Amino acid sequence: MLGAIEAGGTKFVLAVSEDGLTVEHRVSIKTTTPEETMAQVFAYFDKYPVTALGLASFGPLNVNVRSKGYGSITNTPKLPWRHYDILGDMKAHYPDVRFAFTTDVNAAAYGELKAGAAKGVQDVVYWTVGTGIGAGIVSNGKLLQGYSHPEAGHMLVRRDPRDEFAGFCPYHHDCLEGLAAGPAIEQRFGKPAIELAPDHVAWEIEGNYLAQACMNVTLTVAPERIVFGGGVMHQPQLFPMIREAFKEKIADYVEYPALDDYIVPIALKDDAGVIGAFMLAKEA
Ligand SMILES: Nc1ncnc2c1ncn2[C@@H]1O[C@H](COP(=O)(O)OP(=O)(O)OP(=O)(O)O)[C@@H](O)[C@H]1O
Ligand SMILES: [Zn+2]
Repeated sequence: MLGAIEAGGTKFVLAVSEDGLTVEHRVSIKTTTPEETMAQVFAYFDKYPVTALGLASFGPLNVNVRSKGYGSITNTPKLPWRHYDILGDMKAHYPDVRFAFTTDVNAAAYGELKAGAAKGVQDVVYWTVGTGIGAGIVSNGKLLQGYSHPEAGHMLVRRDPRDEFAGFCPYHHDCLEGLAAGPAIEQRFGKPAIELAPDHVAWEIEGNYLAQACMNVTLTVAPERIVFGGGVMHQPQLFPMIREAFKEKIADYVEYPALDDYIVPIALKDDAGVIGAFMLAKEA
């Protein structure tokens, strides 16, 4: 049996599966402190004969197997979790279980690759555009992580000429996340993104930034597909806007797949991370 933990900043999703593609059972618990939350994690997995478990966590994480702090959450603003050795604690409780460990967005990218909008391809970039922006990258069928994991949500973008918002990233102010995550839209226009009409200029500006994000990953990792999920992407009008702005910006400098197949919405919705974690566990 396979287990999955999708450790998010507000909630943990715990799930089990036989084949890795069907979620047999799942619960969602609140993220409070490692003591409280992990006690519930252990209580849950004590009930199932799990042999491999995929642990996909909010970050930043130490994913460098050659380093001393491998398996821990590092510099998170969530203070009780800072420098918490989440993988080490899991291994100590379940010494016979095999573990896969990566970021929540990497797992979602892997889920989409194995069973979602990028099924059948080898190279995908998965973007989530929600309260923050994150990217999971699969290159040649493998998660891209090196000295650390990608944090492409904080890449720098060129400012839209219509945009005077300073940006809300506490580290970089006007990086991609600072200008294009949900809170940026809300702060720029004074109301929640969901309340803005589909023809509001907000979406043109958003489309511009996300097109730049697509251009930058096209030029660096040359994926076969770019998948978008997260709350902000519930606005379907964004997709044609991103495709059009991308085409204009990249100006035929490199070849890329047909745009309607290249920049696409997530298929597995809320299951992407869990299914990705199962599949990574299966291969661990
Ligand atoms: N239908 C919608 N249209 C536009 N924006 C939306 C919509 N639904 C949610 N959002 C925005 O998406 C953001 C929340 O994103 P999401 O639902 O992915 O939650 P999250 O899990 O907190 O995000 P993250 O993955 O970054 O932690 C909020 O800023 C919200 O305003
Ligand atoms: Zn930033």
